[in-house]
Amino acid sequence: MSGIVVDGVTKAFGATPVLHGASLAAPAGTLTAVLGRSGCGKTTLLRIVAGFERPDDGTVALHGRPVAGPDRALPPERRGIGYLTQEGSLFPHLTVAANVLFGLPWRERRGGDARVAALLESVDLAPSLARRHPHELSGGQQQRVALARALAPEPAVVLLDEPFSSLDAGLRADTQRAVVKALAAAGATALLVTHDRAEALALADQVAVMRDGVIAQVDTPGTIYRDPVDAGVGALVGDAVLLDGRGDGAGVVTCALGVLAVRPGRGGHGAAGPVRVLVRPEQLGVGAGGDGVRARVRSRDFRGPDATVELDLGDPASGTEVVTARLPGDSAVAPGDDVTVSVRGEVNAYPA
Ligand SMILES: Nc1ncnc2c1ncn2[C@@H]1O[C@H](COP(=O)(O)OP(=O)(O)OP(=O)(O)O)[C@@H](O)[C@H]1O
Repeated sequence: MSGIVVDGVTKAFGATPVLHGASLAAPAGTLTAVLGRSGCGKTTLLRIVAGFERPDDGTVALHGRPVAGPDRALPPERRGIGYLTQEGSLFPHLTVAANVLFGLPWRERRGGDARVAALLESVDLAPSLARRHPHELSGGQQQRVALARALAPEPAVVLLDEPFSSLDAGLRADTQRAVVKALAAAGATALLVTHDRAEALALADQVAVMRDGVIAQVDTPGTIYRDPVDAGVGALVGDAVLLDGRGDGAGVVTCALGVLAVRPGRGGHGAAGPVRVLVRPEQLGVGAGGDGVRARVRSRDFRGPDATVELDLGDPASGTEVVTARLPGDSAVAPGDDVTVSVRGEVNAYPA
């Protein structure tokens, strides 16, 4: 059953159109990441699902119940949602316990110590933190308290707007893990808005790529990375080498990286004529000789476990194409080296 169904939603602010018929179905009890560049309309979509904004057209249903449409606008407090923002927005003058219980009816707040302890544990926080104030917590702990507060009324739907973006890398991974675990334990249907593709791929059951006010593709992280509907989605969900090429109509393309096999799937396996070829940097292998096209190493960026290497393909005298490879950090290549580049596995190609 679908937990959240957004169908053909449009929204303009004054003369500025933001959503152009966005549609999305999030299965009940799963986490869907809405991934897109800044300003593409992610937050607007989330606020429409929450009921903070009304769509100009289209509908929203939560667990089978229509909540927004041309003749319907259920107020946010009656939608059974929890909302978590980037800042968490805890009340600074209240203790953790009072913050967590804030959204509950009075009769449920009294004697709520056990409830607070259980909610804190659900987000991997020690119940002893209940007496602290927000300023006595780390940013990650504050976000977990904010999630515990959002989960307290047992919402069927939880909406998360960039909840990890203000956390440093060390806190982020632990907080992400705790949040995903708590959402799964609560059985909530969740939408996570993010512009961080690694976060979307790592945390979500499905990723919805938003572009120019529409959802361009919804798929599992593995599928959307391997089999994006077009080169733009492919470049949004991961680093991509994009090259012009020519398809033979039978699953083979020729481009600056050589003659390559095209993955069957959405990408233009059978495309004939001009195509845009998408290769992932980790598919590129660099050697001192052997099979592959000739290239010269332009630069090398060491990152510890891996290194990003820029390569000039082809003959420098007749113009080159620059591609970026991701190699193991201990690869012995240096700027100026002459190498050969080969491609592992199949690539995607899209009619140009
Ligand atoms: N209340 C509003 N009034 C006018 N314009 C708005 C309003 N809310 C959003 N916008 C505009 O709508 C567009 C989309 O904004 P939105 O916040 O939905 O994007 P986003 O994808 O969430 O971006 P970000 O990742 O930067 O938060 C932006 O151009 C923004 O300026």
